Amino acid sequence: MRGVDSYELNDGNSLPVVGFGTVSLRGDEGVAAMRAALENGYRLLDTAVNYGNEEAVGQAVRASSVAPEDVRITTKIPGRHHEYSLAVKSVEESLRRLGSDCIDLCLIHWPNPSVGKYVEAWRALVDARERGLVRSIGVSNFTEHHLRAVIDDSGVAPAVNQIELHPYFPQAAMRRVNDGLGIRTQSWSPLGKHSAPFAERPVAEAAAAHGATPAQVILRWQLQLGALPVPKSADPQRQQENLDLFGFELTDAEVAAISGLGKDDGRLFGGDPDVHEEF
Ligand SMILES: NC(=O)C1=CN([C@@H]2O[C@H](COP(=O)(O)OP(=O)(O)OC[C@H]3O[C@@H](n4cnc5c(N)ncnc54)[C@H](OP(=O)(O)O)[C@@H]3O)[C@@H](O)[C@H]2O)C=CC1
Ligand SMILES: O=C(O)C(=O)[C@@H](O)[C@H](O)C(=O)CO
Repeated sequence: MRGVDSYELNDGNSLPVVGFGTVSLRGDEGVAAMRAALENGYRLLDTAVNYGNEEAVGQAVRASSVAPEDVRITTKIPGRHHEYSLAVKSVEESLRRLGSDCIDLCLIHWPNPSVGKYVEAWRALVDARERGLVRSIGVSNFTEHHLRAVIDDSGVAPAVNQIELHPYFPQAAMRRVNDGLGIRTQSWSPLGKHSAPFAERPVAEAAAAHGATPAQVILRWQLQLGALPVPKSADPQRQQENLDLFGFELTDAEVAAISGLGKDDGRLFGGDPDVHEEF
């Protein structure tokens, strides 16, 4: 596998094996950071309505030297837009803010149990894809019962399920569920955000053994699990570091030792999709 490689999705489209997270990248500084990311080689930008930066994402793509058709953009529908008509409008508004005529990948951001309308939002996404507004459709923070509900209702499996996945929360069971349903797992907060396990022994030892940084080891672990990480960095050097993952390979024992850091309460902020609400 190399940086330019892509995963094929269950709808025949493809996505680069590493993406770029954009949460908190806003305004001129955000545009500059995202433009640097594109020029450093990223070809997938991960945004959301709730990040408040879709306009900035569009600006970064247009300002960069990379051809827009070579860049994939993911956005996400928030919980307050799950009703069918609001979900359709959400997609249309995202297109306007991005300055695009088609979204590469649109996800339902969280299932939002108190809203109880994620199946409606999914129908809206299926229809938006038929109208050519979206190329690929997927979900985020879905557990098995959410996935089965949308598949049973529509007959369409999400192309992607973007879930919390880092060494303290390796998500073995959800990865198996996604694999079994032909859904590509993407990893959010792949480095562990503010709780990055850089100093943990299995990470530090693998970094020393391979002449890599702890961040590279964690992202390489993500790739060897078959997940697609979307690390965020505002810093051009760290952006390059996070994409330079293809000159070494972790042994099976190293992968297992890093997965062994997982804890039952390893979630970063307790974001259990059956309970957590984000509107
Ligand atoms: N679907 C969902 O519900 C969610 C999706 N996401 C998506 O996932 C993306 C990534 O997750 P995020 O929460 O941002 O966390 P990450 O795990 O990507 O970590 C980002 C943090 O790590 C630092 N960092 C990045 N690279 C390195 C490095 N090589 N060495 C040391 N520190 C580093 C960054 O600082 P600096 O910028 O200074 O480099 C930043 O503080 C988000 O941006 C968003 O797109 C996130 C949360 C939930
Ligand atoms: O960043 C995202 O996509 C989120 O869903 C966040 O809001 C995340 O849930 C979070 O950081 C909550 O504190």
